[in-house]
Amino acid sequence: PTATATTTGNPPPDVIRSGYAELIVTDLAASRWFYVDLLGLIVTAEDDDAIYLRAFEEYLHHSLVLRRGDMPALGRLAYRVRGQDQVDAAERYFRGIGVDTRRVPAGATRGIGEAVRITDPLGFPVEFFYDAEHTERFTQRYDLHHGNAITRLDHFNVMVPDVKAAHRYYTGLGFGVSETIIDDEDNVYAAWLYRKQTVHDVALTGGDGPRLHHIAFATAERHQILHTCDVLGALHKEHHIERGPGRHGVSNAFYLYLRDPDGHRIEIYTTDYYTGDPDNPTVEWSVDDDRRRSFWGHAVVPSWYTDGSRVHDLDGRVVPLSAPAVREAERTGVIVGADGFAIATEGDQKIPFKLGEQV
Ligand SMILES: O=S(=O)(O)c1ccc(O)c(O)c1
Ligand SMILES: [Fe+2]
Repeated sequence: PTATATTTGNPPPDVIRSGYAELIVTDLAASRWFYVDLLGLIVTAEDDDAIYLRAFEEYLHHSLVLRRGDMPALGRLAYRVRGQDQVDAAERYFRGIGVDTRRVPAGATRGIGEAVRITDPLGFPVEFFYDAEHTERFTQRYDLHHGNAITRLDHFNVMVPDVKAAHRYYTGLGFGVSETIIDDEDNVYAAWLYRKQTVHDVALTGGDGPRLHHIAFATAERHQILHTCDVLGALHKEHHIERGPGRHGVSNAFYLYLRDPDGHRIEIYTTDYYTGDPDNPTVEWSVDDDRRRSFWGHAVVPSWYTDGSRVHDLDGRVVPLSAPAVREAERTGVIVGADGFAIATEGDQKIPFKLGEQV
């Protein structure tokens, strides 16, 4: 549904930002090593079934929940709204566009107050919350910062078969559009949408969906991303690095993609840009521009296009997938291959040392 306040009379909830995600993981100890020992996230609370994590700038109870389960999946994406009254607004808005809502009591998720949950029109389990337990903000606890200090959760990236429909849904929720990847046949391959004043809180990646593409955390500086790569090499755990480090075309951010022990994709991301003025222009990239995904023209490793995490509905059942009409990685001329190699051409001459094209 693409309803907006004008068609249902109920305005959308006032979303501030992406708030937290819950990932279902099959080995809590292995995940604890990845997110705490390697990435340095802070444990706010933990029990036999779940670990509640936050990053150094965050004072809410958590921005990531790892919950033990039988198969890897996205348990929930949660957006923080501007007040508890906006949780009620979410309930009215979604009921007004024919989406079932489920109100959960404070403590349904440890550290989070009363909230409203939906399976959104794209098939994703989504929660809208405001009240949350405050905890110590470790911004200046340099005695605890590692070389790769992660400052905060930055965004969700979701795989959807119909990017245009997803784009309409999120703009209907009042999200701005910072960047898109399009072609000259009116296909939209990807879009980046925001409520906080940076490039995105959610990004849409065309592909079989609903699936989670990644959860992204931000660091303050590039050297913290490079330190994570060096630590993974030193530990001989370099297989956790999937793509990058590098510079994105879209968003201009410096990035690294990791795969956690269950294969969930985690991006570490820094230095995108401000989008807070009302007339912030949308940047449109051609799908044929080899700098869109990597500003340096690096190909995109095939798994980055093909792999994603399945999602649960509100009762923990895996949501079935549907396929898109066209996949970016299958377009002719799109560069797909291991990072650093690509089918590069100078005019009509292929540059031999760029291998690329592994698909
Ligand atoms: O690879 S892209 O430049 O399209 C890109 C830009 C921003 C992101 O957060 C991302 O995951 C991917
Ligand atoms: Fe991202």
